[in-house]
Amino acid sequence: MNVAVACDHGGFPLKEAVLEAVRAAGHTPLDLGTDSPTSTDYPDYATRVAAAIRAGQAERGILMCGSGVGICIAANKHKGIYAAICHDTYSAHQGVEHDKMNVLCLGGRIIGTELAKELVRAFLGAHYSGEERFERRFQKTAAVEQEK
Ligand SMILES: O=C(CO)[C@H](O)[C@H](O)[C@H](O)COP(=O)(O)O
Repeated sequence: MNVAVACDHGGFPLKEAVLEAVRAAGHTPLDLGTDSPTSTDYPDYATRVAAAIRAGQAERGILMCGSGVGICIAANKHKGIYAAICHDTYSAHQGVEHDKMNVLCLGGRIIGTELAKELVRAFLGAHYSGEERFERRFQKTAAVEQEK
C-alpha cells in the first residue's frame, strides 16, 4: 500500500527511519516533507497527509511532530482521518484492528528511531478485524463526524 509520511521540525529526526521502515515492510512511502530541521508548522503537514488519504493516493499515513500531540489533533480535524499517538506496539496494531486507525502519530522528541521502526511495523502489519462490536463503535464515531 501507499503510506503518506510527513512531519514538522520536531518529528524530522524520525523521518528517515520511518521511511525506511515503511519500505522494509513492503510498502511505498510518499514523502510529503518537511525536508529539514528548520522550524515549521505541524498543521500544514497533517493537511498534506490527510489530503493524500482522502484523495486515495495513500491508504494510511504516518505523522510526526515533537510530541505527536499537535499533529494528531490537526489530523483528526479532517474527515475520514482516524489518527492516534502510539508509543507502544500494542496500541499501534490494536488501534487499526479495533478502531480503524489510519494515521499513526509519533513524537520525535519522545521516542527513538528503533522504537519508531517497530511501531511502524506493528501499524502497517495490522488490519481492521471488522467484528460487529468494533464496527458498531466505529459507526457511532463516524456519526459524530457527519454532524460537522
Ligand atoms: O510537538 C509539537 C506539537 O505538539 C511540535 O512539533 C513542536 O515541537 C512544539 O510545538 C514545540 O515547538 P517549537 O517551535 O519547536 O518550540
